[in-house]
Amino acid sequence: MAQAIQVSQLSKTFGTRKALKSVDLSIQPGEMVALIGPSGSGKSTLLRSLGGMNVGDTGTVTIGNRKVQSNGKISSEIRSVRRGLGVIFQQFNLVGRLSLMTNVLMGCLGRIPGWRGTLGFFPVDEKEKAVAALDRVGLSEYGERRASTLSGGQQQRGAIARALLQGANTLLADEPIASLDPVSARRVMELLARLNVEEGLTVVVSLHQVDAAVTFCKRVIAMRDGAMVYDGAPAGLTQDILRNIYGPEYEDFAQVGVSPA
Ligand SMILES: Nc1ncnc2c1ncn2[C@@H]1O[C@H](COP(=O)(O)OP(=O)(O)OP(=O)(O)O)[C@@H](O)[C@H]1O
Repeated sequence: MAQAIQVSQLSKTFGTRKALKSVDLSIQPGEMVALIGPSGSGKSTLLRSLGGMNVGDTGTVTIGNRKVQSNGKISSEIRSVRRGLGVIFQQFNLVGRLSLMTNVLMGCLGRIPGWRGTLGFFPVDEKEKAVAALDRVGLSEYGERRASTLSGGQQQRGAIARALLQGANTLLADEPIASLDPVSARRVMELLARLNVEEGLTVVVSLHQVDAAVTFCKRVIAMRDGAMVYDGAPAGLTQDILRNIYGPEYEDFAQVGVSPA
């Protein structure tokens, strides 16, 4: 079977700063992988590179059996790759002035003529799927609400519902819980974990919270200075390894409070 995600020798330099140094990475379909590491270690650059939102200087990224980028060029297959990719950011995931339902329905824009979506004419079967997706993320009651009136956690779950409607089989989540209170953060992580287990979605999530990575992901990859310095089970993240990743004051970085209740 093709790997869900394959990264070979990916490097990226911003000015004089090496954000990624010859990163090699394979992720199998159905894995849930956390990317951890201190600020500036390259987590976002790597995650964005997976979706082709960042172009490396050298190296390749492949998703399924399609190229995302190769040696500094985005592939011509990127549009079809993106149809299978749901991307969740820390903020700004939804269009605030539109209803949550319309935001979720935007997930089907790749399947229907653009003018229909632009004018709000979504097919009935897509509306039914959107209702089901909102139910799946626990937001059935909120479909008519303007997105801007929802809490941060609800907006994140709305963005996940949009990815479900899109039919994404891979979710890339860049610090999705960084702006959330502990309870909302836990809900979002539980949802990602549930979709991973129950629907087989491949999930790659960058996190500042080590304990969220350890609690919800079976595989943790740690970055430091643009290189992968740990790749394995959470149980292998000893205090020494964490100190090596985050430096002597790592306890200050390892925020707590998103473990299951
Ligand atoms: N667009 C950019 N222009 C210039 N430098 C950048 C850019 N994006 C990232 N960098 C630099 O590349 C390095 C890696 O940044 P990146 O955002 O990937 O780290 P990160 O681990 O995600 O950090 P954080 O946890 O703070 O988001 C940093 O030194 C950062 O300043």
